[in-house]
Amino acid sequence: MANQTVKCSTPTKSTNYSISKVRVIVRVRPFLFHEISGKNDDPKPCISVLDQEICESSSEEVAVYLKDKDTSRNECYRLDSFFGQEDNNVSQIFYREVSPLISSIFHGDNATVFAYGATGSGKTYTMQGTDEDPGLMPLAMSTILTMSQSTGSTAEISYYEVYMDRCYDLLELKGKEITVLDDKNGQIHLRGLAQVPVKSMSEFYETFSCGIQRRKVAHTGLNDVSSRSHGVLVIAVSTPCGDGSEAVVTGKLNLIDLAGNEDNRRTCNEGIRLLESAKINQSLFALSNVIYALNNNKTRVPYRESKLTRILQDSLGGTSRALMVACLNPGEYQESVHTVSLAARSRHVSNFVPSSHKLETPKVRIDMEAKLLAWLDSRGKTKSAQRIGPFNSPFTSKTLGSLSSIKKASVYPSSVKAKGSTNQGAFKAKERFAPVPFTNLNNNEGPADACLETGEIVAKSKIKAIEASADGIVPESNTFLPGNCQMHSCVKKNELQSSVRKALSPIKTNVNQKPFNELSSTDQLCPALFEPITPQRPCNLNSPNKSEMVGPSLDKFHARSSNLKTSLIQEYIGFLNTASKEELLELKGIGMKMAEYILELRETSPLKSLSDLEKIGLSSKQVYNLFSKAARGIFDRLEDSSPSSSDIYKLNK
Ligand SMILES: Nc1ncnc2c1ncn2[C@@H]1O[C@H](COP(=O)(O)OP(=O)(O)OP(=O)(O)O)[C@@H](O)[C@H]1O
Repeated sequence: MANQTVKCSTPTKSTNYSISKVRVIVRVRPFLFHEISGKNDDPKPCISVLDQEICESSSEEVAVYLKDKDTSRNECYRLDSFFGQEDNNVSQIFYREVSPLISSIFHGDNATVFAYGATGSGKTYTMQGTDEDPGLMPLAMSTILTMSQSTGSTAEISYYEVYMDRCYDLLELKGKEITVLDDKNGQIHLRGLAQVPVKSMSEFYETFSCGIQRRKVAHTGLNDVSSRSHGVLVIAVSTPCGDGSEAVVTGKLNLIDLAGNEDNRRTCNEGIRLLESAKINQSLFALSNVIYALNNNKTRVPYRESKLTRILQDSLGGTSRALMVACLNPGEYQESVHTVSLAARSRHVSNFVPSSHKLETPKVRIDMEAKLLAWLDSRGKTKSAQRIGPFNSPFTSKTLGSLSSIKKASVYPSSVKAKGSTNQGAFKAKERFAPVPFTNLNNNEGPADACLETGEIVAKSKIKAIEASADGIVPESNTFLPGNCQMHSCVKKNELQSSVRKALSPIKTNVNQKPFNELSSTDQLCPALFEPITPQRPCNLNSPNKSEMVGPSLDKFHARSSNLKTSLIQEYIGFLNTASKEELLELKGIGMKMAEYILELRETSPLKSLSDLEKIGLSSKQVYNLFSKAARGIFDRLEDSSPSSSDIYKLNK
């Protein structure tokens, strides 16, 4: 690296930091050689900035537009500034965004600059740069050294990393982690952290490059360039008060190369990498929460939610100013959306969505309970044998648009048209199932289920009912149930409603807790939801193949289970997007903190898939476990509500 003071082009316009406490800007790196080579046309970046007039509300912000070239998906977010792929955008960022922070350091204030983004998006390049294109760290150091000459200030640097929520010195090797202490004035002290005086850029480079090397080797291995820790360079400046005394004021500038956020669906992370990744995502979300709280004047700023935010407590908020640089890879749409949405969330300027994309983003609160009741009621109204219901089962619906259609088709009037709803599955199911009277089960004649014990019959019939639900098939109650069994099934229907409602929308309603004889006549008359479905074909008692004796093949079962799972995931996401905090808390696996995270996350960026929960710092495995717990809750309740064999015996007597 060069030894002389770094020089850059003259700034065009500098930023007024009084507008917001943490500015959030975007920096798009250029395409790299290997990303262009071998391609006929120059690749087009998936990120652009919209014309300024679109952001009518304020000339101080820009609309950042992201478009996926492979699909027609697009998103748009408002942020404070945008730096495109042009050469030298790092020095532009420095002069417009960082240098206004530096003068305050000489007056004893603190400031922080973060580079945030996915792995490979250019964070390290932005902060460290190269010999030819110095990054924000050397540019800041150089400016501070230059200014110190006229103010008589002295500068010291520290360099540490936060890895897996622990702090380690990178300038001096120590056996243990650095302890974080805060004094009664709210100042943070890192006990034992080395502070190295720096008088020239050569001293800076010499000291700093050792630290860089240590960080690189510590957790990534020499062949792996991805940063697994947050690297923090602190430049502390002590300036004489100028009153003739020896008193000095000290301010510090934190320059942070954050670890890359990772989408664990797309990585092969496992073991320690997965754990690291979860910790990284968690701390980035905590940081975003702090910035959000500061920018929105919240009374409580959650500094203590991660080691990094705790350390930065005296440099974020109060009189401190900060800048978040969201770094983007121009060829990665999904990754960029993830980064920009979290950055926009921190800034708390809501995402605005072009009309073409509106269906994918839930805009209104969906009444889950009403939706489920509507679905159950629709089923109840179906009378004819093996008839295909005039609605799409919510367990097969794929989009919120199609969920609206359920309301329309059942009891809730709606002007929203069903998108892509189809009864194809139901037709297929109809072909597969031949009606066989339920009474055969009790007579031990004919159907496959007759070979089973009553308890097994009920359990199996439940599975089949769910399978049939997934295909949209509605069995005719009279065909399958003896008369008095209908009454029982009516209770079962209400119990099921209760189970599903409790699992997904834990608002308690009285009707579900009433005994059967206290139910309204409408409730009592409702047909069975849970009556057994007619088996696929009559049981061949002599068949050596047991699977033939028990109905649909394992493959079909798996296929339908998979449909059911997809639908449940959609229901679950819809619920997370709309439930109140209290409702969320009643879901298995969700505690107070997570409920709050979910509420904050969905405020600016509603969940579209389970993996969006990774934005709150969960690993993909944790997300899946969370969903599984909620799903299991449903089946536990179904189990509780299944009739015992003695119930069936009594009912049939
Ligand atoms: N402005 C730029 N000009 C040229 N190359 C760039 C520029 N910005 C980034 N790059 C290159 O892009 C690649 C990825 O950048 P970098 O290593 O900074 O990413 P990162 O976000 O720090 O990744 P990680 O989180 O994995 O550490 C590097 O090869 C870097 O040299």
